[in-house]
Parts: sequence; structure tokens; C-alpha cells
Amino acid sequence: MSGLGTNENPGLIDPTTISGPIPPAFPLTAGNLDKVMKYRYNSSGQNSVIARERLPRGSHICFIDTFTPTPESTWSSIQTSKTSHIEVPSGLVYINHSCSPSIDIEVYPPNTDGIYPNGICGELRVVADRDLEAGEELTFFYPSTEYISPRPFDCLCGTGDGFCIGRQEGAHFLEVAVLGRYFLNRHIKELIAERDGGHGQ
Ligand SMILES: C[S@@+](CC[C@H](N)C(=O)[O-])C[C@H]1O[C@@H](n2cnc3c(N)ncnc32)[C@H](O)[C@@H]1O
Repeated sequence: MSGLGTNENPGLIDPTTISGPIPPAFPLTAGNLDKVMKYRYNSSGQNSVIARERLPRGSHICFIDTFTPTPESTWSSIQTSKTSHIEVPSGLVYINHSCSPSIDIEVYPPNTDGIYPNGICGELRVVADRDLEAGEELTFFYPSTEYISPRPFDCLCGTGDGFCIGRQEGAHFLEVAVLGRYFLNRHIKELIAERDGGHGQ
């Protein structure tokens, strides 16, 4: 998620344009997300999403079934293949980036007609190596979906020097040694392999 492109997500306000809390634009009841998550305004001045209940590592949280294809990457879009992006007009847009994420987002690419089979373009799962605790923020590693983020930002995830990537700009700007710590989507692995002359992950 990121960017300078035109935001086609009606009602969504860029948190960097206003100081202070902005009410979330979407009710969590849409898509029954309220069963598993709640909103919280966090200490970094960002809207965020937290877990309602503890969920075991690797478990399914929800599918992404409410989305709008968008022609270019924006500050709030998610990349679903080398060439496709979606906006999510739901509570999922408030999931922040972390260098020690609590969830993975696996995206499914559209077919050659730009259609997402079964109307689903991705799945949210708890990361494979630790449980998600009740009240813990849902975060994912943005470079796991984004190859080049049009609006980079200084990361406030707080995981500390030596682990936090510092500036989130997309996977293109990260070394394989760093990327290798994370779940990565297929299009990111392929783009990194192309970047590195076929010798990527
Ligand atoms: C789609 S929004 C996520 C929701 C956002 N917190 C909000 O309140 O609307 C993506 C933006 O959130 C901010 N953001 C997300 N994760 C961040 C992080 N770890 N550190 C700093 N800013 C972050 C950045 O401004 C980024 O462009």
C-alpha cells in the first residue's frame, strides 16, 4: 500500500494530510470483519486494526472479497500481480505495515481478462510462526505485495534498529537477505528474480 496516484477509494482520507484522529471510513460490519477485528487509533497517530480474539498461527482470518481494481498503485492500494492493483473499500485498508508483521496477505492474480475468479483476490492469515493475540494489531509486511510503493514512508513499526527496514518503499529496494525473512507473494518473488538477473529467491 502506498502512493501518489489518484485514490479511487471513496471516503478514505489520507492520514498524512490531517493531524489528529480521522474516523474510519468503512464500518467493520461490511464483510463480517467485526467478528474478528476492531478499530484502534494507535500511538503513532494512525488508524489501525486489532484482533478481537486470539487466533493460532497460520489460521485463516478472512478473504478479500470487497475490492475495486485500480489501474495504478496508490498509497492505499494492494498489488495483486506484476501489473494489477486493487483498492479495498473496507476495514482492511486500515491494516498498517510492520517489519515484524502479525499477518500475511496472500493475493490471487486476476485472469487475462482482468477477472478475479470467484470474486476473491486474496486471503488474510495469521503469520506461520506465532499466534495472533487478542488486542494485538493486525499488520503485514507491505513489500510482500508492493514492488514499488509510489509514496514511501519512514516506518514507525518500532521493531528496532537492525530489524526495522527504516523506510518502506517496496520490495524493489530491499536485499534478498531481508526479503527472505518474510512471506512473499509470487509476483514479488518473480520481480526480485528479474531484478537480480534470475538469481533472486
Ligand atoms: C492504507 S494506509 C493504512 C491505514 C492508515 N494508518 C490510516 O490511518 O489510514 C497506509 C498508510 O499508513 C501509514 N502507515 C502504515 N504503516 C505504517 C508504518 N509502519 N509506519 C508509518 N506509517 C505507516 C502510511 O502513511 C501509509 O501510506
